Amino acid sequence: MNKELSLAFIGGGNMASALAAGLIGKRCGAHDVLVIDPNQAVRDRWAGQGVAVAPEADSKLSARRVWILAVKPQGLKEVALACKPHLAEDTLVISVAAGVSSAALSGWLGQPDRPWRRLVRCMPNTPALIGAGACGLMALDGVSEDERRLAQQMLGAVAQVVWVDDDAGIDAVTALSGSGPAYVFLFIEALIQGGIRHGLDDDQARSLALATLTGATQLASLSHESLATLRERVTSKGGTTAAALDVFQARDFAGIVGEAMDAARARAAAMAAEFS
Ligand SMILES: NC(=O)C1=CN([C@@H]2O[C@H](COP(=O)(O)OP(=O)(O)OC[C@H]3O[C@@H](n4cnc5c(N)ncnc54)[C@H](O)[C@@H]3O)[C@@H](O)[C@H]2O)C=CC1
Ligand SMILES: O=C(O)[C@@H]1CCC=N1
Repeated sequence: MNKELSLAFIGGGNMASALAAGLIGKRCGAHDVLVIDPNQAVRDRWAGQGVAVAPEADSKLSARRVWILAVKPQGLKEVALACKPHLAEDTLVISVAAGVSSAALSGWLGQPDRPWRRLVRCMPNTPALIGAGACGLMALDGVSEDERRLAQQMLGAVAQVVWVDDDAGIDAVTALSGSGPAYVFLFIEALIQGGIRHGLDDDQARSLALATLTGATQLASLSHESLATLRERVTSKGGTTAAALDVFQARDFAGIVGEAMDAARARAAAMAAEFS
């Protein structure tokens, strides 16, 4: 086994699958990966890819250089306590859980007088499944430069990575890009519904809506112009776009998006209090 890249996913659901899809075959082989999950169907799916599986934490964990904790936030304390006896001195623990603070997690994994400081918090998103994710990372002070590079390379295989300084930064990333794909899917669904209401069929509306989102985001990524300039280029004076944007403006579209992000961030903070 390549110990440098050997991985354990604790929790083999959506987010573990999204991350593994970019890593297996590129950064590590299937045999370098262990998945711990109590759900038999989940284990069977992973085993079918040649990945080692186990229903609960056991001694096989200690040989894995990097652990990715990918269970629901409410189950994380129990999982951390079950995994803790198998920590090796050099285990790098990466948590993808939203709303569980690094302080809580380092306390659960460490000793009363010695919290576990070799810990990275990571906030990815589901487009990582196709190698197009966005991800925030933060590291505690027990993480070496080499380990930061390792985390960057692993997550960089499936996502654009930004580093933030603290848990507040991770909560901000959660409100923007962690939850963000759902906001975008909602917007696309609304575009499709609007298209159908105006007489397009389902396939036409879906194809036009998706191509518009893809084209606009690619243009924004590749262009040197500001987003405001790109928006103005679409908006002829007295034309159709201006009529539509007036409606968005009247309903304070930016305010609604901002309020939604405030709610996501407040929920992350409330979860951190709940799961401490
Ligand atoms: N879904 C998303 O878009 C994102 C999710 N996250 C975070 O990722 C984490 C996982 O979320 P999902 O993958 O969406 O959930 P999921 O429900 O798809 O996966 C969780 C997995 O954990 C397993 N599990 C439950 N108890 C366990 C235990 N004791 N030991 C090992 N495995 C156990 C479940 O069987 C399940 O397969 C959450 O903490 C969430 O906050 C972070 C960013 C984005
Ligand atoms: O909804 C959630 O809590 C998770 C975290 C970010 C995306 N999904």
